[in-house]
Amino acid sequence: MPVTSPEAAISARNLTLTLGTPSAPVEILKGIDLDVMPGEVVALLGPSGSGKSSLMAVLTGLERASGGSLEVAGADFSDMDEDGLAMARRGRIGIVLQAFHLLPTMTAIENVATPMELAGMADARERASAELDAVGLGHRKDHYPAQLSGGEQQRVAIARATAPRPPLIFADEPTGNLDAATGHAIIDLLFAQARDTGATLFVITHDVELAERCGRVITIGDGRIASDVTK
Ligand SMILES: Nc1ncnc2c1ncn2[C@@H]1O[C@H](COP(=O)(O)OP(=O)(O)OP(=O)(O)O)[C@@H](O)[C@H]1O
Repeated sequence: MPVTSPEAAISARNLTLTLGTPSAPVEILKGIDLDVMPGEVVALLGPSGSGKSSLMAVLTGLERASGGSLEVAGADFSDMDEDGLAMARRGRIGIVLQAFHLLPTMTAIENVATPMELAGMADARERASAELDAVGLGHRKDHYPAQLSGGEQQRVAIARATAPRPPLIFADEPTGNLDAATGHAIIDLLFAQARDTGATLFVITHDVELAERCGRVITIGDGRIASDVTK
C-alpha cells in the first residue's frame, strides 16, 4: 500500500468512491492523491457533478471511501467503520455548509455549545459565548435561527465549526445562499477564524474570486484531480 505523509493535515492515496447498486455501480471518485499541509487554505473547484461534495464527504469521514488510504489530522480513516469515523471527526473537523443546518429549536448559543457538551467539554457554554462574540453576534446569543438573517445564521454556523478548535475546517459553498456583500463578509470571517485558530481550511466553491483568495486551488473533473496550483 502507498505510504501517506504523516505530517500532513490530509493525506490521501488512490482514494476511490463507488456508489449506486452492485448491478449498476457509479464510480464517483476515481483515484485521488492529495496532501494538504497544516495551515493551508485550499479551494476546490470543478463543474457540477465532478465529485467535489463527494470528496469532501470522504475527507470528513461522512462517507467511507471504497478504496485507497486516507489520513486526516493524524487519524487513519482508511479502515474505520461509521462509528469510528464519527468519533474521529469529533474535535478534528469543523464543517460549514451552504444551508447553515442550524437546529431551529435551539438558540444561537445552544447551537454552538451543544456539540461541545456532547463531546464532554466542561466549558462548552463559555466557549460558545466567546466564539459568538468573536463572530460579532454577542448581542444575538439567545435568538433562534428564524430570528436571524442568512448572514447571521452562517456566522453562528462558523462559530459552531470553529469553537472546538478543530485542526481542519471544511466549507461547502459557504456563501451560496447569501447576497454578494454578505458573502464577502462571511468569507472574510471564515478566513480570519481559520487563521486565528491555526486551522487548515478547505473550501468548495464555484466562485472564482473566492478561489483566488486561497493559497492553493485544486480543480476536480470527472472524479479526478485535473489541476492543483499553489501560489
Ligand atoms: N448515492 C449516489 N449514487 C449514485 N451516484 C451518486 C450518488 N451521490 C452522488 N452521485 C453522483 O456522483 C457525482 C458527483 O456528485 P457530487 O455531488 O460530489 O458533485 P459536485 O461536484 O459536488 O456537484 P455540485 O457542484 O453540483 O454540487 C454526480 O454525478 C452525482 O450524480
